[in-house]
Amino acid sequence: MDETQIASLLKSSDIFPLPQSLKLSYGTAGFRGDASLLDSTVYRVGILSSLRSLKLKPSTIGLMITASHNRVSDNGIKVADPSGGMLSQEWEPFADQIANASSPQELVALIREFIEREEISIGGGGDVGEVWLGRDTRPSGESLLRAAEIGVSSVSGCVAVDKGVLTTPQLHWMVRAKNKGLNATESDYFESLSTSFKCLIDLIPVKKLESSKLVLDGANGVGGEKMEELLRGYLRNLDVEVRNTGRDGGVLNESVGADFVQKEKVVPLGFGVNDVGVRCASFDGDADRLVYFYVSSGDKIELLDGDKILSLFALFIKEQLNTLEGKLSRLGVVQTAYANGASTDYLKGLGLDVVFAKTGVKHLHEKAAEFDVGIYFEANGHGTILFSESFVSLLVGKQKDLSEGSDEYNAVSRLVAVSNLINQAVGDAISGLLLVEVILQHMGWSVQKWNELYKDLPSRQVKVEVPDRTAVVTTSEETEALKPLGIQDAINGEIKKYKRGRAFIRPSGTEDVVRVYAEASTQEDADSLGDSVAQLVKSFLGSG
Ligand SMILES: CC(=O)N[C@H]1[C@@H](OP(=O)(O)O)O[C@H](CO)[C@@H](O)[C@@H]1O
Ligand SMILES: [Mg+2]
Repeated sequence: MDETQIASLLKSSDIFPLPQSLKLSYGTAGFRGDASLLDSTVYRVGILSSLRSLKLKPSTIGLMITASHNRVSDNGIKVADPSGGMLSQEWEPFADQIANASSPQELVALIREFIEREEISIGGGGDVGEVWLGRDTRPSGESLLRAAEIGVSSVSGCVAVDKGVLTTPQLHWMVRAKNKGLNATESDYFESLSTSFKCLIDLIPVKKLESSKLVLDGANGVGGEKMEELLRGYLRNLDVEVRNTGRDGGVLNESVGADFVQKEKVVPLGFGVNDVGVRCASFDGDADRLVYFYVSSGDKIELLDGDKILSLFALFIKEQLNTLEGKLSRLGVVQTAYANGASTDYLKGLGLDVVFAKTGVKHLHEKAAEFDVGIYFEANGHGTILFSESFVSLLVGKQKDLSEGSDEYNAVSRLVAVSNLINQAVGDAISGLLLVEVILQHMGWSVQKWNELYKDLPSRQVKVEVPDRTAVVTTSEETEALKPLGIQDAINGEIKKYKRGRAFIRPSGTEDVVRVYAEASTQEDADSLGDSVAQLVKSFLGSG
């Protein structure tokens, strides 16, 4: 790193001092916090993205400004690697270090040490690093994006490209496509999704169901807007009514959206008794999560969460794979400790290979990539289906040899179309919704019929505010607490009191809370187990 580069970094970092008492961690899904405190963080992650692009050159890195399901006054930033997946976990400690550096001098020293260790060469002449920036609809997004641009371009030879307002999965998709040398604009994304969706519709053998309207809750965020764009420009015949678009004064994620619906299990704003029985879906604030529901009565809903979506996808994929001659592939599904116990029983009953990962899609993605076809979902609705490149090539080769219209040809064509429809980079509410819709039509199922695949065990989630959530340390599966000492024995004591009782605690990686999950054979029991474990958290850690 030469003197001019050092001077440039010192100068730009002076504009973005670290707010006092801010302690940041890259967490489950990037840095998050109150938007007014994040300029320096975003600027520094801009620098990191440039270094990542230089390290892996020639490659484009993505940088998304969003705080997903968090409140509107929060914001955050996460990095997409050239594959379109999450930033390699090996770089997270460096992200934490630079985000917390207390002075420009410390920041430069850390960068200097890191680029030497990683053997990154800066300033080779010409523009060699490229970072694509996207943001959700949060009002703070635009100024934070400017800070990110300054960070990116303060590394010599790197350019920032503002891609505007996007869903998180759109940016990941575009980054992946760009690095594969494919067309990578937003309209290419819409084109790819709509073409493969239409192909799957055409492959439905017998139309068993009159397609009925779907009502979508857009969480007053970017997802509703983009869904409308897709419907207007590419899928005119798809009957979807979008509510909570953010245009009618509604607030992002406030009593709306996938996180609210999944955690509270009540109707989002804008939905009610007139919608009883109608198929409805909710996106989260940056449209990487999808859940379905229908109103049963009053404000009560029947929730079809990520586990149910996973089960539907697994059934459909398995049906296609079974139609192929010979055993060509390994199909696996990945869940977390938050998966409803009934869903795991159901998936195992289908004879599927079920594996568990830690919370956070980066962990699930990694495990799913070990299969030829790996389906992963968090209960909250974040998930996708990964197809290995070799399996897709095998399918494409097979398609050429088979006679058009045969059962096997159709099954192969469906699998190829799914691999194009479903986002291979990251969970994507829009592409997930399209796949659910097509599978329901293929099966001839209503949302109620789909819901009957299995009955969820009653569960309860509680957030507990404590003075220091890092005092909770769990095992790698996150199902047992190692610290504070004694708390796990106390939790086990509570669990024992309930039929089919299961409960665990872990510190959230996106909010300043300890999360409690409880499951039991009745709702009263799940609530009571959740409450007593929350009480234990308070008595061991104190109230926040
Ligand atoms: C219980 C739960 O829903 N946790 C969510 C939440 O993480 P926490 O670390 O639990 O705050 O946000 C993550 C990012 O969206 C998501 O991956 C994860 O599943
Ligand atoms: Mg999200």
